[in-house]
Amino acid sequence: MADRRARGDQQGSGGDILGGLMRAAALTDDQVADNVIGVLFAAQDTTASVLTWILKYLRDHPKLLDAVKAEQMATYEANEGGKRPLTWAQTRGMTLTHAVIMESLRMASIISFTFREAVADVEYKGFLIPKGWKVMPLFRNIHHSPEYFQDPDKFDPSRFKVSPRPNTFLPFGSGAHACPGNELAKLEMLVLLHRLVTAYRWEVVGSSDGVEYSPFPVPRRGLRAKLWKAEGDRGGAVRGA
Ligand code: HEM
Repeated sequence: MADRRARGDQQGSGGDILGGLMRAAALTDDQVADNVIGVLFAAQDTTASVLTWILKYLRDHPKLLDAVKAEQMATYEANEGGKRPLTWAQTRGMTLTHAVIMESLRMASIISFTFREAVADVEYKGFLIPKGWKVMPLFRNIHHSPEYFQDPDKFDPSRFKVSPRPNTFLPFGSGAHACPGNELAKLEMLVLLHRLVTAYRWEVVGSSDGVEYSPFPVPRRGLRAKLWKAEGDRGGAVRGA
């Protein structure tokens, strides 16, 4: 434990997460490892799965892809062909690309549920939820309910021109344990999509039908695709997005 704290002190000046965890006296090494793996898993596989779906949805809707490209090319040209970096304000102005991300989060609902435990007896609409019982909101079912989303199985980013009703769009959960990476994840996806559609082309290799779980849902075989630089320069096949 003393060694671990010394290592944490060497690495951690101030606020880094790993240093903070390593210095936390109440955590064992296994718990530190568990937390690190937990955050990597929560942050990386989730975002990668959503991005994979976005590439599939854009590939399946060529006109939409053209419109996203046009939106991103306008920013790219404003930045002198990508010579200047993207600004925060520019990412806020990517209205269509943002709507594509939101609709992909709804359609794919890669985290399909969460759970909460009742810490006291709760009565809700005439039902008693006894203390200690778990409650599971099923995000995917809510996101695909025609009661909240018209024609729910249609990929239609324009539905996000109007904000969904409260508590009907929950890709990042809700309440005290809602995803703290929500805004970071959306920003990462905007930046990656900007780079991808302005500098690369891609082609899906073989069928993209079906779903596999690894453990988050992705198109079968991880959406095999060929990517190449927009100005010629063909690249090799890659797996996933
Ligand atoms: C598209 C990407 C992501 C999706 C769809 C997603 C979704 C979720 C969902 C549904 C939850 C559970 C919320 C609840 O129970 O109410 C959650 C929790 C969490 N997420 Fe994310 N997430 C994403 C990206 C990230 C990123 C980038 C990070 C960190 C940088 C992150 C860190 C976490 C953490 C630490 C929790 C646990 C929060 C807690 O229990 O208090 N996530 N996420």
